[in-house]
Amino acid sequence: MIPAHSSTGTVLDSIIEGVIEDMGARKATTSPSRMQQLAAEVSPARDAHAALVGGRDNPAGVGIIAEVKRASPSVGPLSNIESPAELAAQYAAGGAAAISVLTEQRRFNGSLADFDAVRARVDVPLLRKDFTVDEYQIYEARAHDADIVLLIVAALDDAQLRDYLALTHELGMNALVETHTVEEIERAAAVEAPIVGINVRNLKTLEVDTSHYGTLADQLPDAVIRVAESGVKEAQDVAMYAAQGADAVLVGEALVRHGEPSQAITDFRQASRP
Ligand SMILES: O=C(O)c1ccccc1NCC(=O)[C@H](O)[C@H](O)COP(=O)(O)O
Repeated sequence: MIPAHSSTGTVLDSIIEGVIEDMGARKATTSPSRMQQLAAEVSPARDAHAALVGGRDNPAGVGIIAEVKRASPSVGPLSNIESPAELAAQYAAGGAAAISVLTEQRRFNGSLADFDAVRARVDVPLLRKDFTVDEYQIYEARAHDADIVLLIVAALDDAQLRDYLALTHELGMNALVETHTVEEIERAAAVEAPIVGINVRNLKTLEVDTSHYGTLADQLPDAVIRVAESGVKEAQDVAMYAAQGADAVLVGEALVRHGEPSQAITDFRQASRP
């Protein structure tokens, strides 16, 4: 793995540089037009919006988006996940509303092969978790039968955000539009993103502050599905995000390090009940 901090720019900048380089190699193997054809051949996406909506009032607790995360720039290797499919099956058994699979290779040690293995095993909505900076990745996600893509507002200009969200919807998928600041929430609102996350991890500094969700949540438009992302260590953290109005909570490290991820998800949901 490449060290977290590049000599120039932010961590996010350096991750994106690698993403663009790796995507160039994939485009050389599967052209953009071929990828569009492949995306059109896949059966319709699962309804992630329905799976996540109303989590804040759900008597069974908030939706958990459980992440298959092998490594991270902030921590390095997290868990020797021998079978992403088996881990995902445990997530689904615990009642995960959706599953996120990291496909970025250089910093997260993820892959589309991990994604495919999970897809073959579970039928819950799947998030292809990567750093989307090109429409090719959106077609590619659909071609691999993804239901959700990640659009990080900080990584996109306004035109890209609008166009990539529209393309995601055209392909029948949903987007998790990720924000970290008031300005980014305003940009997500301007394109009428239906699912908006607040990541409490600052992707430019890697600082994690779980109080950040509560600080910004009031700025989210009423109608959106609200996702609190990152920083969960225990059930109390999920309960806190739920009390602050989150419909869903995205959890990575705490689940991949947990000996019984299925039970952990059950406990997280129970702790968050209204
Ligand atoms: O996790 C990181 O270190 C990281 C660094 C730079 C960009 C993105 C990063 N992670 C993506 C995520 O935000 C998390 O995988 C996700 O929200 C789950 O977070 P956690 O539960 O804290 O593992």
